[in-house]
Amino acid sequence: MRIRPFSVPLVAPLSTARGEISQRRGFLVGIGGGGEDNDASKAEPTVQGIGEATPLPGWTEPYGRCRKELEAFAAASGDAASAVDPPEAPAARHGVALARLDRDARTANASLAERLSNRHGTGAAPADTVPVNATVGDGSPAETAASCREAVDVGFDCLKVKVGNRALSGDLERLRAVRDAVGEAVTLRADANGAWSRGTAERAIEQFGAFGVDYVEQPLPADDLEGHAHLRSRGVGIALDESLAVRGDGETSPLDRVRRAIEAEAADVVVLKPMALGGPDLTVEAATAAREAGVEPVITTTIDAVVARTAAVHVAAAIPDVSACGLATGGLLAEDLAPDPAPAEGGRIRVPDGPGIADGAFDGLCDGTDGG
Ligand SMILES: O=C(O)CCC(=O)C1=CC=C[C@@H](O)[C@@H]1C(=O)O
Ligand SMILES: [Mg+2]
Repeated sequence: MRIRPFSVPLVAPLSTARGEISQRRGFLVGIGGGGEDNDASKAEPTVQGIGEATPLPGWTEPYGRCRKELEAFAAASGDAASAVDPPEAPAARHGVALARLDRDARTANASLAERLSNRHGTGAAPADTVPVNATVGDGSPAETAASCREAVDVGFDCLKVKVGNRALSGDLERLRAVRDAVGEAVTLRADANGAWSRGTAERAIEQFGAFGVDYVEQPLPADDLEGHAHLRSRGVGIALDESLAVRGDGETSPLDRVRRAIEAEAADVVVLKPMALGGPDLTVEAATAAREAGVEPVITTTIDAVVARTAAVHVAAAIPDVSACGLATGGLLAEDLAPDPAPAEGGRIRVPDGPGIADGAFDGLCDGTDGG
């Protein structure tokens, strides 16, 4: 198994209520033979698999813990990386689980989405394309409206706007400017990243309805499930994001956190981040459980590099008739690790045919041949 650290800058810092994201640092994970359908006894690994572990404070373990967990796993597992349980911390587990899924899907000549649907989802044939929303950070009313107008002009019909980073009056001005700029037909979502008190959240939801906001993501702090349940059925949907993150400190499993949110009737929508839940496999399982409970799953990246971002597209494709997902984040990066095999076009992303994540698109990035 090989680990390759990377760092990719954003074009401009993404300003959110939790602060700014200006770069993404993580690790590529490369593995060789072994696995369910691979013969690890062969001298040369028959098929490579690649994964990505890109930690994000607030959603996963910190960078240093991710590195330590990957290094410990590499020391214990060797190249086959099949006989050892994956790391527990979510981003580290995501890196290993994705590499294994990529390798096993490529060996079976199946796309990652097919593998995920058959092994972790409904078994339905995956979609060929998935709907995606544009992601717009905090800014002045004019800046926010202009970014939203530009997104609609290139084909997005669903916009997610960051809120909670200024007084509510300022966010109301921004949403009014957005609605004036894009018209009534475009779906509008807001993401407060847990910034509001219950009082502020109630006032926000009362007024967001006038702008036709479809749902507000994480209006309250992560642990306030009761408060989120209390905000529902007021004309604007409630989505949970940070409340579902495991954060890798030995808490409950990702599926348990999703189930707990559903049992608390705290969400109309669950925002599922494969990096935060510990892997594409666990995310499809969580999405399937949410659907069975009548809660809509939305898949988003954690502003990842191209390997994890493309894998997240396969996760969304494995969820039948999925709502618009937060996967069009490649454009937020100033640099990436490889050309994008799944660019956003017209508000949708075409799912790579595979096999695996994107067939040989990432070969050489972390297989030890070019020092990658
Ligand atoms: O959901 C999207 O449109 C893209 C992903 C996204 O918005 C986020 C990814 C990671 C951290 C946050 O800044 C943000 C979120 O809170 O959902
Ligand atoms: Mg969010």
